[in-house]
Amino acid sequence: MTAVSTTSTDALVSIRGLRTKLGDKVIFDGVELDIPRGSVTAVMGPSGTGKTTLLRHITGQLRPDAGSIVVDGRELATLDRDGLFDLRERIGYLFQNSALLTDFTVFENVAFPLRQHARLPEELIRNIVLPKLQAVGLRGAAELMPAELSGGMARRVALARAIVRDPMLLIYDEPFVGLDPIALNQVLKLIRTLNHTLGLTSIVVAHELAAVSRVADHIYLLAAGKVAAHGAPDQISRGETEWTRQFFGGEADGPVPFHYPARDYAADLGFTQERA
Ligand SMILES: Nc1ncnc2c1ncn2[C@@H]1O[C@H](COP(=O)(O)OP(=O)(O)OP(=O)(O)O)[C@@H](O)[C@H]1O
Repeated sequence: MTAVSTTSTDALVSIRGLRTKLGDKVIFDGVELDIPRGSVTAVMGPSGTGKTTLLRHITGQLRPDAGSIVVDGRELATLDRDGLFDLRERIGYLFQNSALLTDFTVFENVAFPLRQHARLPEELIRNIVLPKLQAVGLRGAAELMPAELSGGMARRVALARAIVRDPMLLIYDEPFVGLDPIALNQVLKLIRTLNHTLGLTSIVVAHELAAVSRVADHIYLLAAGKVAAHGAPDQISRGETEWTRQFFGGEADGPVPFHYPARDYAADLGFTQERA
């Protein structure tokens, strides 16, 4: 019997030696990261550290300068346009603004991705959409318009839409922003339940450690172009490095300086002659 490597099958996304420069700025300088299948993995980090850029790499929208990005066993650099299109079709997204179509009912918003790609019989669309609405607790709201929904309900409709085509990977970009505690609890519960019951793999980009700790199996903290820390929420929030202490302790100063780089203060105030 041939030995089978488990590395590629355990990780849905595997990133090695990722290097990316945007303009003059080095965003990634050797990032190594694995998103295990079936897990909820959170990506955190100071603003501007490259979380959105990382998502753009994983979805094949941005090619790195160096390094390897393997998604579901395929090296993205080897995929042509059709291959990348197929990959994106298997990824669901949930954005913080929910981005519902205001002139469509809840049902039609969730059905939208199905109608975009094929002419399916109405009965089939109903049989796909209603269970998704049921899963997020909003089957009874199918005929409401987005303007009639609370922020939390809108987020749940967006979630039903994100899973309507049974994605292999679900990406949540800032899913907790602007939710009241009840809606937040509902969304947190849903992320975990859906991940488990639908056999999904989820990536959550968020800043709220308390919320993230309740849904994530693992956290990656990105900082200064690298993975500054990685581990289970309780492990990482103990803050054993300078980065984790500043980020999770909410300290104003640390590796991320409070002051944006500036010229000499006294010179700026006109007290001294600035040296060339
Ligand atoms: N096309 C581009 N050209 C040059 N710099 C860019 C470009 N796109 C993004 N950047 C820079 O790359 C850095 C990373 O941006 P990114 O949006 O990935 O950060 P982020 O961690 O998602 O930030 P936030 O938490 O604020 O959303 C930022 O400093 C941004 O200004």
